[in-house]
Amino acid sequence: MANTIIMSKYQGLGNDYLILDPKKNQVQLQGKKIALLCQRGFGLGADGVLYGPVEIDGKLGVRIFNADGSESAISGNGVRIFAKYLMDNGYITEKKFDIETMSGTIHVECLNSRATEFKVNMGKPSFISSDIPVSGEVREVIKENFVFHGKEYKATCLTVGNPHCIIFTDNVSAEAVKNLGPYVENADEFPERMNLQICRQVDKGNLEIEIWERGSGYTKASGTGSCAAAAAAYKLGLVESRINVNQPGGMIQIDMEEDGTVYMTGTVGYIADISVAESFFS
Ligand SMILES: N[C@H](CCC[C@H](N)C(=O)O)C(=O)O
Repeated sequence: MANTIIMSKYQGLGNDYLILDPKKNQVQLQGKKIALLCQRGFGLGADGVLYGPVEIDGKLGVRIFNADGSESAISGNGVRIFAKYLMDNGYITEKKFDIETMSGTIHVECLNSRATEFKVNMGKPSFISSDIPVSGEVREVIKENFVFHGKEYKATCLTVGNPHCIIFTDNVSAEAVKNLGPYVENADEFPERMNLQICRQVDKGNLEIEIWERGSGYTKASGTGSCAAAAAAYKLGLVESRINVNQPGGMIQIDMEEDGTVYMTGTVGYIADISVAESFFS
C-alpha cells in the first residue's frame, strides 16, 4: 500500500478528536485538509484534530484545531484526550504532568490505572470583555442584553482560554442550541467568534447544557463549555463549588476553588488507530 499516515481517534463524552502525531508521521497539517479529515462523508468524521506532541515554549504541547480548520488555544476534552494519548504511547509515565497549549500550561492528573479519567487544572476564568473578547467598553459581561437573530437574550460571557457565551434558560434542547448557535458564534460583538452553551440549573449541584462550538457546531460535550457554564452559574450564585455539568455525551465534574481556579474531571476513551490516505496531507 502507498505510504499511509497513522492517526488515532479518541473521544471525550462523545466529543471526538483525531490525533496526528508528527513523531510518527512526517506530514504537515493544513487548515482545509483538517476540515476534510473531520467531515463524516468525505473524511473520517471528528469534532477536531489534535496535532502533537509538539514543542510549545520549549516544552511538550499540543495544537488544537476545530472541524472547520480553525485553531483554538484550548479544548477541555482535547487536553484530557491528549493526556491519555501521551500515556498510551509511552511519552509520559507519571500520573501528574503538564501539557503546553496556546492558552498556556495545563496541569493534568490521571485518576485511574486504565488512564480513562483525568482531573485538569483549567486555570482562572475571566469575565472581562477585553479578555474574552467582547466588543464595547471594558466591563464584566454578566447577564448583559444581546440581540441574536432578532431576539433579545441575557448572556454571561467569559474566557477559560477560549471564548464562551452562557445563556440560562429552561428550554435546553439540541434544537434550541442548533437554531441559536450560528448567530451567537458569528455575532458582530464577538471579534474572535464564540462558543455557546445554553444552560439550565437543575439544582445547587447540577447544570444541564447543550453546546454549539465555535468552528465545530453542535457537539455532544465540551470541556471548556462545562467549565464556562459552571463558572458563570457560580458567579451568579446559582450553584455550590462542586458542579456536575450534564450534557448529551455524559457528565463532567467541575470544582471551583477559593482562588478562582477551575478544575475539570472527566473520562476519555480510545477508539482506534486509523491508516489514512496520504492525499489528505498533500
Ligand atoms: N471549539 C472550541 C474548542 C474546543 C472546545 C471543546 N471541544 C472542549 O472540549 O473544550 C473553540 O474554538 O474555542
